[in-house]
Amino acid sequence: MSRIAYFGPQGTFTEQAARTLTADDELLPVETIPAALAAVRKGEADAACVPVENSVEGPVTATLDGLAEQELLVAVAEALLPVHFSVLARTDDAPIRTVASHPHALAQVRQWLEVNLPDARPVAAASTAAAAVAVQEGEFDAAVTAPVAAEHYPLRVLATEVADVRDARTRFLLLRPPGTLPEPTGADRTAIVAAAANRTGTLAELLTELATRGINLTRLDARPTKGNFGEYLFFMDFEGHISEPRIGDALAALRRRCSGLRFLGSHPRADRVAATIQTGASNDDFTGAVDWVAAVRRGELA
Ligand SMILES: O=C(O)C(=O)C[C@]1(C(=O)O)C=C[C@@H](O)C=C1
Repeated sequence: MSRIAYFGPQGTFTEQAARTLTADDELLPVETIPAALAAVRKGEADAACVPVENSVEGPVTATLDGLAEQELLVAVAEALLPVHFSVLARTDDAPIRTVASHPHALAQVRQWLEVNLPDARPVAAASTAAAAVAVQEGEFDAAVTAPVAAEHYPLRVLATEVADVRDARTRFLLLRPPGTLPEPTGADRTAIVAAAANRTGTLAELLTELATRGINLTRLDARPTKGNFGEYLFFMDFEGHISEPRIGDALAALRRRCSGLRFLGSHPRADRVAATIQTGASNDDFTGAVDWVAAVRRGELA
């Protein structure tokens, strides 16, 4: 049985994601994303489950920053959860003057709050479930939470199915120390973070290495290096698996061009969308071309 640290406490969306990604594993709630990653790095957990990307509010920067620094962690699986919220309050009839939640959650219900709780001040909490705990303890009046939080905390449900954007989704990663990679499935995602020289055209050059090999980018985020002002790390997700010749070829090219390159994992996509392969960019095309060069070198082909 593995121990999986997840961004808790109990009742977060991340707990729901961890349950879909693990079987009989022991789930360990921790208060922050850095703490979940640290638990794996310190050997207190075998894997960590954390959010990485939301379809409305974009990247979860604590996860990106945590993956770029310290010991390498590699994503081995992902989950994609639909995100709509419940609004919970204490059972007394106190007026709702403050409403707490994770900043990503507040951003996804801004319009709903303006219409339904116009006098309530939004307050950032460590997570949606941490907001529920704070309401229970009397610190805030209401919390915007995952629906499952209502089962964990004895609070009054003011509203359900709350979301400014229908069909919003959050993607979560299961991260482990480097080891055996998941097998390729034909519907995989590879993630890297690249450091490149601060000069004209650098990012365009990196993207061109992917584009010329027909590799479809699924996410691009920039985060400051936190060193020199104006210098960035580029997080790229793209279709495919490192075991495929076309992906290996692209990664080798990026490795040559970047001053630093971290491989952050190749794993099956939660939505099972197969990679788009352009003419001339299939794995057979890549291996066939390498074989042809080898034959020419041996003097077997003109
Ligand atoms: O606070 C939680 O419940 C989380 O799992 C975090 C998180 C996020 O980081 O985006 C996950 C999904 C929702 O979009 C809101 C919050």
